[in-house]
Amino acid sequence: MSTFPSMKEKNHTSSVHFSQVRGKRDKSFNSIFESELSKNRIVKRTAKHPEKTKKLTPQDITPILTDFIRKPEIRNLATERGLSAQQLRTSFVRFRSFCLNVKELPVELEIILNDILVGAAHPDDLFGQFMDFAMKIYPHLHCREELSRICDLRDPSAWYPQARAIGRKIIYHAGPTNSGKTYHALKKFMTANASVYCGPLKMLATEVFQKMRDQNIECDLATGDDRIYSNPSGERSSRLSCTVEMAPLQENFDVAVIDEIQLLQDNQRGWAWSRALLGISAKEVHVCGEAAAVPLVKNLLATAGETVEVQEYKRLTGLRVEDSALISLENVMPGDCLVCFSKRDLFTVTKSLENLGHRVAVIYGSLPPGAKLIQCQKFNDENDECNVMVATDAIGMGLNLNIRRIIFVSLKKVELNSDGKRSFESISVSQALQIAGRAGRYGTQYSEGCVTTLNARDLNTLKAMLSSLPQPAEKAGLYPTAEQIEMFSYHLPDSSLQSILEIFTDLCQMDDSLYFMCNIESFMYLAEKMDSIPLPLRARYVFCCSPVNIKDNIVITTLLRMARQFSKNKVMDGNWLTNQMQWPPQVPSSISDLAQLESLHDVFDLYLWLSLRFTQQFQETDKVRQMKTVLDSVIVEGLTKLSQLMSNENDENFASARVAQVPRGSFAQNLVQSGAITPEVLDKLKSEWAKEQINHAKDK
Ligand SMILES: Nc1ncnc2c1ncn2[C@@H]1O[C@H](COP(=O)(O)OP(=O)(O)OP(=O)(O)O)[C@@H](O)[C@H]1O
Ligand SMILES: [Mg+2]
Repeated sequence: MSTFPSMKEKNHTSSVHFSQVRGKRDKSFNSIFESELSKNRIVKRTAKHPEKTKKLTPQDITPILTDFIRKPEIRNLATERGLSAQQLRTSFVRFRSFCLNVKELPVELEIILNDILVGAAHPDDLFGQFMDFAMKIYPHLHCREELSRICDLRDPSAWYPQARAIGRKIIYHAGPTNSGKTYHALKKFMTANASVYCGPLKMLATEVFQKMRDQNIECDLATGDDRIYSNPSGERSSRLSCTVEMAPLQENFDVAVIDEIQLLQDNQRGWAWSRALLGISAKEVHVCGEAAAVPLVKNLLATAGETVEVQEYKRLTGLRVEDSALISLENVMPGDCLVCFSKRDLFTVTKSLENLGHRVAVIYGSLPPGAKLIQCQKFNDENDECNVMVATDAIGMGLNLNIRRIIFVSLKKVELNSDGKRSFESISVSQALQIAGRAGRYGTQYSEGCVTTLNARDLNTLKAMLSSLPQPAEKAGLYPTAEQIEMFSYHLPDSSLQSILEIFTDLCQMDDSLYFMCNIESFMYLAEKMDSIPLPLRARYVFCCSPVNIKDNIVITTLLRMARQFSKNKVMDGNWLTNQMQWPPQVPSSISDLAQLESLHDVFDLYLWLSLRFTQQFQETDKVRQMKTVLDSVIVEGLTKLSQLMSNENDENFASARVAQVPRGSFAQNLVQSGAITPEVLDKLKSEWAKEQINHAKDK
């Protein structure tokens, strides 16, 4: 588990004053300690004769401290007192620096050092002083047991007594994509008296909500930034479609559906599935997902004394891997969906297809849901000219699209390593299966789905992937709750939220065979950014949980402004919001303009997300929703002329901030190295450039 040493250092360096901590020594512990280590030793404490102390030089102190820290007994005792190896190192470095640099050593410390120097005491006798110092850096050591109890995450099933009291029946709909899992679970959802659907995406929650509306079945919608009641009076109806993070655990249902359950192993969001799975209060819980997650779900629920009934499904339509790769974009046909793993590949392929005369629908992760929906509708509409789609893996989950053939432009995805470098990694079997599963959806015009790759060299790899089973799900994600953080803060009133979370993740205990702690990087980043804004803890926690992309400067800057306004108890209305941005939006004329509009959209989503949590300060939700609709249409207009946007894009911006302007050959290599485009797309571009040059020569 990470100990976030660098942040710890930054937080605490300046606040340590040795003289302040002398009074807080743990006498009983030290007396035991001293009696242990002082056995068989004559201690002639200079303390009785303070006049005998001499002014100590660094040459006197350094060997004593070196002796002290080298001793295994010291390390063992520090561990017993709760210091991790990293904390011990940090504490010692600072203790040493303090002893060597302070103008005047505290009297007691000076006496002990003097005693050690003259052989009247042992280096071990420094332990008490050292621990006092360490405890000032790591205040949680004072109340370690209490804190350990709060962050004991070994039995999450016990956190939900309401769900435990029901005696739930759990049905797992297991099977490959397009096998009718969600369909069957939704049938139960529709016919139950009170039910909830928990989906992985806003789009899927909205699709279910819309389906119910179309059939005149009462249903509400709850996503992170939206709440729609089907009852005009604003009263809750007995049916709710929501994103999994919004699953209401305090309500009782007859039926709950938790879709795409295998995502409980997701690094960022897995906690939301774990929470819903263990905590939803429903007589019948229908979970849908890959068969690979069945053993984990069974093991998790066994800790709650619950058993799982598994219903297995088979694909409803055939899925055939073609014998040859597409080779050239000229071979693209209606009903094809080209899947890329970067936005830049997506734009490059789209431009090439538009140049070939295709009308293209595009879907990628950061595209606002409204715009995504319009792109899906255009593509699904048999009468629309747009019959080719280019998408990132954002289409990989549960969506029903009229796709005949999936073409993988590449099988590699850019991953950010822990050292911040980018590298190309193969996509997982599960991702390949999910994406391929979008072809030939049951109920569409295509009774069979086809899959292939753009490049011949990828085809065998794809075949191997699609004939494998996804890796079994190993562990489910967990995340500290607001209540746990609040209780921590009660014990550590002077600590920043960041430190509280560091200590929490450091101390928390969980069953490692079933659970892992979800990534808290985004939370920590925001906590650091908000450190200087005076906010109550609960509000600070909420702001830090905001679903924002921490790499998006526009969104982060606005979030901080919002937090500052909030801290001054100021209301933020639509005008305030538009003053923070360029409004009204202009139709984009380059890819960077388009990206800016997407950021504005995220800002609106952020406002609406906060409005559900702080109703007083964020009141103008209707106005913001209207502005979002305006923005959606401007973004969609931009998408219709992607090729033009790409042509207008400054190469430097488009490639990456890190790529300097260089001649074409090395520029292309740089694009690949920086992860801007994949080698596969570079190959295609090269052959296109070659063709262009031949044509150009012919024209001449
Ligand atoms: N028995 C059925 N009758 C009519 N339509 C069905 C039936 N079963 C499934 N479908 C339709 O087939 C499509 C695929 O089904 P569904 O979405 O339930 O698959 P899934 O197994 O959940 O796939 P994924 O893993 O991709 O989420 C949907 O449009 C669904 O409405
Ligand atoms: Mg499904």
